[in-house]
Amino acid sequence: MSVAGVTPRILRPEHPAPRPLTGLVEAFELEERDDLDGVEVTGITIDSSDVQPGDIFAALPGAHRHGAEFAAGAVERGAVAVVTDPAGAGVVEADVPVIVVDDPRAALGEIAAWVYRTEEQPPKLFGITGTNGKTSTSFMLEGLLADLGFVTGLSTTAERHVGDLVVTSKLTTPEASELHALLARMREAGVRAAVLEVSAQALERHRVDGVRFDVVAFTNLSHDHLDDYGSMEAYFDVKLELFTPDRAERGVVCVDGDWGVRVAERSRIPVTTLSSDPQRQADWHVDIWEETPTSTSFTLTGIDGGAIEVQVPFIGRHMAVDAAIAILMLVEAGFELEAIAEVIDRGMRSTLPGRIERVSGEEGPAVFVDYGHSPDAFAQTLEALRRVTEGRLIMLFGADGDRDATKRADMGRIAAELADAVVVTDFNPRTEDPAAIRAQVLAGARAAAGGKPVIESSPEEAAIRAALELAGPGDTVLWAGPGDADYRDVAGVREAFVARDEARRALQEAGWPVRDDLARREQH
Ligand SMILES: CC(=O)N[C@H]1[C@@H](OP(=O)(O)OP(=O)(O)OC[C@H]2O[C@@H](n3ccc(=O)[nH]c3=O)[C@H](O)[C@@H]2O)O[C@H](CO)[C@@H](O)[C@@H]1O[C@H](C)C(=O)N[C@@H](C)C(=O)N[C@H](CCC(=O)O)C(=O)O
Ligand SMILES: Nc1ncnc2c1ncn2[C@@H]1O[C@H](COP(=O)(O)OP(=O)(O)OP(=O)(O)O)[C@@H](O)[C@H]1O
Repeated sequence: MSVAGVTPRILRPEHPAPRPLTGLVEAFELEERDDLDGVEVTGITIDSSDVQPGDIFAALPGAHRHGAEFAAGAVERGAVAVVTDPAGAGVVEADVPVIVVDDPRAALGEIAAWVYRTEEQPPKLFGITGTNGKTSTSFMLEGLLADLGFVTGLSTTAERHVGDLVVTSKLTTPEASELHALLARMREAGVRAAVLEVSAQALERHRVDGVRFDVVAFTNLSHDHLDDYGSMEAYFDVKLELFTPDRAERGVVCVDGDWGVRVAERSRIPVTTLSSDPQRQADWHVDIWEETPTSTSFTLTGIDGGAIEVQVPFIGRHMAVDAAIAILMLVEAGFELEAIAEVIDRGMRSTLPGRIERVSGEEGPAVFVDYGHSPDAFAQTLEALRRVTEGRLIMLFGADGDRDATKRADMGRIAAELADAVVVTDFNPRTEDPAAIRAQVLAGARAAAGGKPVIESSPEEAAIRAALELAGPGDTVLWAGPGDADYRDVAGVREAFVARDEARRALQEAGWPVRDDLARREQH
């Protein structure tokens, strides 16, 4: 089933300048150019359903299928050439030139950069990696860049921005063909500074190849994605790759955790470090002096004496750290601290879709929807909310299916340890049995609950109502997982579902006011 509004849009340049395919073959010393004469290329994609006339269709081997199976369909849609590997070449049935490379995924970034000429007039590029905080840091950095006068671009798990244009994202980091198309679109729109989230999968799967960042940052590393990497060590190694001269000029590293210390030690580019722990050695320290239900204030002090006072319009130490990382990325990019302080004094932008986002009104229980879906994200958010909650803290969440199952019991444990009551529900079960996922989470929660209520409730519509039944004025309900997502994936099918809308409905049914100024995501 396909649901209107759920399918994300892919942004491409509106006026791509054609390039002769012979030029590609020459540039990359690929193969004979005889039958390529006269073929003009205006785009490239790895997805047959995304092909536009004039595209190269890059037919990649995948986990399930070989893209070459879809080459005929791609050509029907207007693809003028196919790039594939030797296995794919044997499968492609299409009357267009076929260019064979050993590892087309590894070549995709450079080829896409050539097609879209993204090396010409690139924006100042900022890249952010880490388990948690990439989206939050990216939005804060984009906001500061815009306040500093730049037309900005953004690529995150939640949204991609080209100036004022906003579309929802599919992957955290787009595939290389899509990323270079996005950068080309940004160039057309006059974007002079762009912030990109860089996932571990992106580094491992060549999605940011052909891109060199001016400044990169590392937020933190904690338990997630072990289904992909097997061990924290392997997960770390993939992230570290961003801190190499081919990928970036310089970096900012949060050394609050030991993984950050290791990034700083092993980085092959110059890095600046920061910490919110006074005991840790770092170039900059974050000293938090006020936490309110709507903001966090801190001083960022450098060992050379520089200092800046910041009020972040978000709750929690983790948000202060994310803001500090964004500020230091600007410093590393050459901005004066005074200029940054000036825009911060005018008030930081408060757009952060689905990250610790309050949906409730002034009275009644406070209800927040958050994107956190790992044990450390839960811990950070619960600790932050505890500090601004007078009454009880109620945690509603589920663990996602077809993703790292080893974190589920730990998510349950952290929730039961740090909240006063826990409601376990579903969260994108995908192809797994939701009841079996809940049982794994519940086992962790019940083992740690020590008499606190632990309730199982499915589906999410019932669960948010069950959580609200436990809550009154002065209490806080945290619904972690869905964040700003506009769908849920049940039995491998995406259906429209917006948690914050459901939470608002449940609040209203219970007779409580809702916040009515929630930012609506604009689809252009
Ligand atoms: C594990 C993984 O990364 N899988 C990605 C991979 O899928 P796959 O190898 O299974 O592809 P496949 O279905 O076998 O198809 C093979 C090829 O045929 C093409 N094809 C397929 C069908 C068709 O009709 N036409 C067509 O052209 C596909 O585009 C693909 O190139 O290639 C697909 C096309 O780009 C991706 O959408 C897909 O990401 C999936 C959706 C995914 O969920 N990835 C996650 C793990 C991910 O990358 N997450 C990170 C970070 C998340 C975080 O930080 O929390 C991210 O950056 O998003
Ligand atoms: N610096 C931080 N340290 C730990 N947890 C954080 C930090 N910043 C945010 N979080 C938590 O992690 C959740 C996810 O935040 P965010 O979306 O910014 O991270 P992300 O790295 O983009 O996640 P993903 O890779 O899944 O897209 C937040 O909702 C919050 O619960």
